[in-house]
Amino acid sequence: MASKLGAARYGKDNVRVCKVHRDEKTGVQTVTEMTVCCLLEGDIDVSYTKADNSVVVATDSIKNTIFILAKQNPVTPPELFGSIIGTHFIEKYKHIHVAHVNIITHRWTRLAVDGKPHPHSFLRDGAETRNVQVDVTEGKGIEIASSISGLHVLKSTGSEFWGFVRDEYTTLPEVWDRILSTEVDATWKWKLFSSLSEVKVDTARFDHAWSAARKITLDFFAKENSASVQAVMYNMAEKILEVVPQVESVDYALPNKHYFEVDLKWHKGLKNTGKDAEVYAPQSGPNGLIKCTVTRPTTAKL
Ligand SMILES: O=c1[nH]c(=O)c2[nH]c(=O)[nH]c2[nH]1
Repeated sequence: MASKLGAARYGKDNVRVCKVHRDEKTGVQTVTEMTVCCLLEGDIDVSYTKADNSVVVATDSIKNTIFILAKQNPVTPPELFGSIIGTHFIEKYKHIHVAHVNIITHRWTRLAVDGKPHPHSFLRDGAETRNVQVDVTEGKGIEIASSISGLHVLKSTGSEFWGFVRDEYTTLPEVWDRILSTEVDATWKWKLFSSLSEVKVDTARFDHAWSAARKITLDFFAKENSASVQAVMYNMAEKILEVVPQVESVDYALPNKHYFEVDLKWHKGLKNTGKDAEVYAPQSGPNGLIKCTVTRPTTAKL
């Protein structure tokens, strides 16, 4: 035998689900739109190696299950719904041992009409999404990573970058004032949950953590006189760890979306650099990409 199956998982990706919650008393409706991916692992090798489909739960059935579970259960917070989906598959099928569920929740923010929140109209206010990766493993528990991505931010001052390595490869000037712009990708990983019931104990913690992570990210971005993307993202991550005790690590991945000054002095001596800069050229690429993982200091074992 020249080869063996090293790893295998399969399932349905891009399952688009929208659930409308209707409050009968108030008439207020709420919409949750998600894109779900659900991949399964287990004793499925023969479907790859022996063309034996008897172990295959069809990806079409996986899609059907996601819709049925969305009807029968709350779909928010996504950490809970992901845990419900994953737990279903490992409990329903003896030969399935791991379920990997990814949920992207798209924004439908309630419209304000005539100064009042509208009961059933919504606005896609930006590309930002709230995401979860939920990995449910038989005999181990539920691993949850929650994240925000696609949150575009820019500040037009309050950012510096100087003191970096200067050598024969360097052309970048040091700056004490620049535009800083990024698209936030922030992830916070929860301590392992032993079971679905442990996830259910306090589901409000997931919304609180999301609100806190979002607020911390935006507050630090705006308020800190940034020395670099690296320094500001570390401070954000540290603060999230401080306010959400059940989170064990925080990851940030921030592109540095450059806005170049445009020297226009060739045209009648127009001043448009340094303190006179007003017109900039946004760059689509290349961009910096700065990442980090921040964890809690490990306590020494006595
Ligand atoms: O905040 C920054 N970090 C860097 O590592 C870097 N490198 C660079 O060219 N500009 C910047 N800005």
